[in-house]
Amino acid sequence: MNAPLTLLDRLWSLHEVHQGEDGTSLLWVDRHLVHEGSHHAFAKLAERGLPVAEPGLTFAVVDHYAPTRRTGPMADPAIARMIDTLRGNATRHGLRLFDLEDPDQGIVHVVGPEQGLTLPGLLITCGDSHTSTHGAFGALAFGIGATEVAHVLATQTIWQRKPQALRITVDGDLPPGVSAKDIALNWIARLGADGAQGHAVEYAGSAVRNLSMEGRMTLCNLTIEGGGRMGMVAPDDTTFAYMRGRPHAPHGDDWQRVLDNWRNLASDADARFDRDVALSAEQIAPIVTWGTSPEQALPIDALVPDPEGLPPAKAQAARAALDYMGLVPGRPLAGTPVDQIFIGSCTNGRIEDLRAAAAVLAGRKARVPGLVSPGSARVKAQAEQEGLDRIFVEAGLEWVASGCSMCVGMNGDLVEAGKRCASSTNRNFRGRQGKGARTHLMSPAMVAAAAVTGTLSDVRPLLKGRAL
Ligand SMILES: CC(C)[C@H](C(=O)O)[C@@H](O)C(=O)O
Ligand code: SF4
Repeated sequence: MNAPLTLLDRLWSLHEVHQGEDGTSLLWVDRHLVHEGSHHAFAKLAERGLPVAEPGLTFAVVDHYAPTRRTGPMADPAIARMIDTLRGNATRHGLRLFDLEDPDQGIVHVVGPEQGLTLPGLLITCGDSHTSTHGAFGALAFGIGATEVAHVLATQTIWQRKPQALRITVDGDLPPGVSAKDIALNWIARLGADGAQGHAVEYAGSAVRNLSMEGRMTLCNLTIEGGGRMGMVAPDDTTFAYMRGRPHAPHGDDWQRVLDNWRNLASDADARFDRDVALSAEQIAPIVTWGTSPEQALPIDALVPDPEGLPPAKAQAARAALDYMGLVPGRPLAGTPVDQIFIGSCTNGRIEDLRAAAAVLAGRKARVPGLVSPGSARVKAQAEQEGLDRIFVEAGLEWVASGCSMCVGMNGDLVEAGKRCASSTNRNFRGRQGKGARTHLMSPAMVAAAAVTGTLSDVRPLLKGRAL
């Protein structure tokens, strides 16, 4: 009898080319995604006169610096230069580039799955921490640093130490108004921002099986914010239905053949995980962050925490975070006025996220300004076909082109110092959305609720009587 295997074991052995004496593995990379930030790696390659080993497996995307207003010349020459550098490198090495005006452009972690570049069983790397997103398809996907990007470009392989396996099982039915974002922030709040350090997280349980691919991507995306190296969900019929017919997905006879292989990509029932965590979906409430780390999150009906009541190790960080965020301990989180909102990013900028926000905003006005940036040009087109753009615009929000935008502000979409932003993104670090900016992370529906009320608010009462 063979020892039972986890999904991680299976994916790892499918890609292991060689094992080093120190226990690290040399892994074959099936897809390598690059964005503007990969310029250091291309420069290293140029220094040594090396070609890209597998240009057909390397895909370049303009996202971090993509202006969200695409008309007229680019205002900032530094931004234009970053994009031009990527263009130059893509042309030099013969890479497929998803450029600004490409109908398939978007955030790298939205484009990969959408194009069928991300497939079950593949190993995917990108010089970007949220590469964990692609694990939602049962792929082995993780972010790598600049030196490693150069290594992958030159060899199409990567040295990695196999992580431990952590299974997070979420059983039960998610209540209305509660989404994958709430599951993720819930476990991160419980285990901590380094809670899953050194681990690959496999998400399991009925609540995960019932999530759409968009929801699973949100979960895997946020894995990194809980310290995990990668996130994954075993592929199933939901995965296959999403994948079918995508431009780079297998077609015809090939499709049938891969399906049989993909169905084996799961953990054995008796597989041993290094750690196991269980959550009950019914007990998860809409959650918002109050601090400057994703672990500093609480249900919307909670009070701003009092650092005095926290364990000493957390109290100091909480005090500093509350000071930065301008929040008073003991006051209700709900009702805190916000200055603006942002809906978008690789965490929650997909069609389903826009639908969830639009369901709250339809026929209502936003009390604060805000930006809605779809995760890709395809998501934008789909949303416009469904009339979601009109709902956002009629509410008073700005509907702009796709890119990382206000998630990180590299393209110039910034939150001003001292301003409070309700955001569907994944990082609330100091200055993340701009120097001195105050970020509250939450689901797209909760961001919409903040827009409608002008404060941090529970979305659930706003959903009463609405078709979801
Ligand atoms: C700029 C980029 C390398 C970075 C990342 O690695 O994640 C960014 O995408 C982020 O979300 O902070
Ligand atoms: S949308 Fe935000 S989190 Fe995602 S890749 Fe861009 S900057 Fe990083």
